[in-house]
Amino acid sequence: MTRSSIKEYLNSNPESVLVLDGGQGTELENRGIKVANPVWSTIPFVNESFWTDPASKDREIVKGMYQDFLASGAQALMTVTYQASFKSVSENTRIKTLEDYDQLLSRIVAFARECIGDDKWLVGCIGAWGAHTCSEFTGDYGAEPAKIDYLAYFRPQLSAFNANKELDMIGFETIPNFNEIKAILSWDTSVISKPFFIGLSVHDNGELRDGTSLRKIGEYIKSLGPKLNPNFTLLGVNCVSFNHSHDMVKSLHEVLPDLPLIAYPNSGEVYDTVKKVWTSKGSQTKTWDDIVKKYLDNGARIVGGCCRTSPRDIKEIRTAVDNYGKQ
Ligand SMILES: [Zn+2]
Repeated sequence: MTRSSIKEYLNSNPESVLVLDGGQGTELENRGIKVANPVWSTIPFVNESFWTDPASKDREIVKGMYQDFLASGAQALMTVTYQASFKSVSENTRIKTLEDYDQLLSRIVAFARECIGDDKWLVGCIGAWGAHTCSEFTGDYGAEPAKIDYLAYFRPQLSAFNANKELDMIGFETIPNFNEIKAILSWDTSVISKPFFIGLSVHDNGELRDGTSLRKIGEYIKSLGPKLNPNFTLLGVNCVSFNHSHDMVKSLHEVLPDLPLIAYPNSGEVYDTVKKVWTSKGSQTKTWDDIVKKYLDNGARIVGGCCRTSPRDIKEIRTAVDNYGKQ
């Protein structure tokens, strides 16, 4: 079976909810890949042995991760390209030219497609500008965030993803700064030519990491009216606190009741940025069953997990979506 366009699917099946995979970076780390480096989870693909060594252990690990997410019921899966901007890759790896960079991305996408098969949706994942300065959880983009050239930063990755037929959607993830949101939403179909979503990085208090209210972001989107890129398909939150995420979805739904939403929080653990470890402090006080129900009551159309969520979490999400979603 060949898949339909994800946007058309969402439009023509207004009651259905899709299950996304879990946090690829932390899941690969759990399975033994050392991701502590500037390109994070993209590192295994940068090593030529991934592509040339038939016995590559990393290949088996990535394949195993996708298989387990699929077995848990994921229908849409993401490429492992969160920290794979041209800037991050060219400054920190042996890959220096645009040509080699394009080859890296097309190899990663082709490999993911091979792992998941033709009937699942594949999302090309793009981390926030702040991912390369480790500020996606603070939103601190320096003194003049409006002057940052976001397009120059994103363009190489976007162009490669736009041109790749294996990708069904582009996901901007963990976006913490309002200026960055405005920039992304100012780009027309010549810059983003595929369906895309924006996952916001939101503080536990319900504000974007830079302090902007979700209401203000919603009002801004409404004010764009017909100027909005028609490929803008979903807005939502990712890598936010598990326990607070349903309130964020609710706030977005209140201001944008007709926009499909996406939600994939982290596991509820907290990242200690000093010790660089995840701690169980503040873990889940609710279950996936509780929060998925709340997401669905508030306009969520794609639900999954972000950092530290595993195939087990995706299975629980799948069960909850099957219970509460209308088929
Ligand atoms: Zn995450």
